[in-house]
Amino acid sequence: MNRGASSAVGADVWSRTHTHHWDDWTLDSLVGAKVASGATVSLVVPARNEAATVGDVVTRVREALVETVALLDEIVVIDSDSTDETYAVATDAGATVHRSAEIRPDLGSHPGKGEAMWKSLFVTAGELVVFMDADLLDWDTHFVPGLLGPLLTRPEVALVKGFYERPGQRGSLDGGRVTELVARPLVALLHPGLADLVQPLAGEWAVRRSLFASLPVPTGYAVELAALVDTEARLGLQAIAQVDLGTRAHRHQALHDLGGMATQILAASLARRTDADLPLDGAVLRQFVLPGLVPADRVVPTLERPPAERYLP
Ligand SMILES: O=c1ccn([C@@H]2O[C@H](COP(=O)(O)OP(=O)(O)O)[C@@H](O)[C@H]2O)c(=O)[nH]1
Ligand SMILES: O=C(O)[C@@H](COP(=O)(O)O)O[C@H]1O[C@H](CO)[C@@H](O)[C@H](O)[C@H]1O
Repeated sequence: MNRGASSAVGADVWSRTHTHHWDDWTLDSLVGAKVASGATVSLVVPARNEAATVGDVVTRVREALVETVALLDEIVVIDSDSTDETYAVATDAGATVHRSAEIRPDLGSHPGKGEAMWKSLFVTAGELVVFMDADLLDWDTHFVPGLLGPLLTRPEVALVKGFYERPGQRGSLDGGRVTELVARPLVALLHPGLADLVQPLAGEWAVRRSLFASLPVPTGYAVELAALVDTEARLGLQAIAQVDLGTRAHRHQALHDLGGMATQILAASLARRTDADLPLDGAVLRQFVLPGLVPADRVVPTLERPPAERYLP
């Protein structure tokens, strides 16, 4: 097990001192650390049209980490404007399910993954919050204790990213198109301290509630990169760790849809590092579709929610 320095850590040593493997801890030792610390833990699954997979995710985690051992105190699915049976499937699997738009309606409602995760803070209670995507195909329940390991054993760590091999059509790192073509270049140019994060966009991550509630949150797909950038700026690299979770496969979006994701990630990154005059609410992304390479404008929300703590008791 790595034992990182508690003082500020430079990017040159960060990977060596802040990279773990999920089996660095036994499940029993983590349950013991949780009990000793008195910490409570929420698993949040943002889900939009994931009826095909959300039931498997919830059922397996519930059986392993709520019923067999008490590592999790709650499993909450945030139904993010689904038009399929996500709500019913997640409920039948044993999750507490909330529709994003119905959480704190006084604060309005916006589309997006980050919006769902921001809203989750109003309907969860855990001091530690674990996020997992709902579209997982190749994964296992050890993802959750793996992500909690650094938070339960290293007081200086406040945000933990999972990483994994991402089997795709052409080999183990053939996943993560936006990671390889957008996030890593942005890190190289604007956020070099984060260069040793293997999966900066991973949807499997964990965070201390107090930190996440203090951060502005992009309502779309930039939520993951923004949290890393803001945490490094606020607390330094010593507050960030990463855990090798093995292998993860998920449902892949169409390339044009990832164009919207990339736009959101670029907007959030540039807003944090440049004085570029960026659109606050949304950008118009012009793509060209077949047949005929006809222009098709996609309105990409770039709105950010202010820190949730402003609205929490
Ligand atoms: O508006 C949205 C878009 C996505 N998601 C969820 O966020 C996770 C990651 O989204 P997606 O699978 O679309 O991204 P990818 O994994 O393809 O990068 C999944 O559980 C989605 O159901 C969501 O809750 N609201
Ligand atoms: O890594 C990526 O480039 C994107 C898209 O992955 P694929 O190219 O469809 O394997 O997926 C990541 O970004 C999403 C938004 O932050 C996260 O929700 C995913 O978990 C993450 O894998």
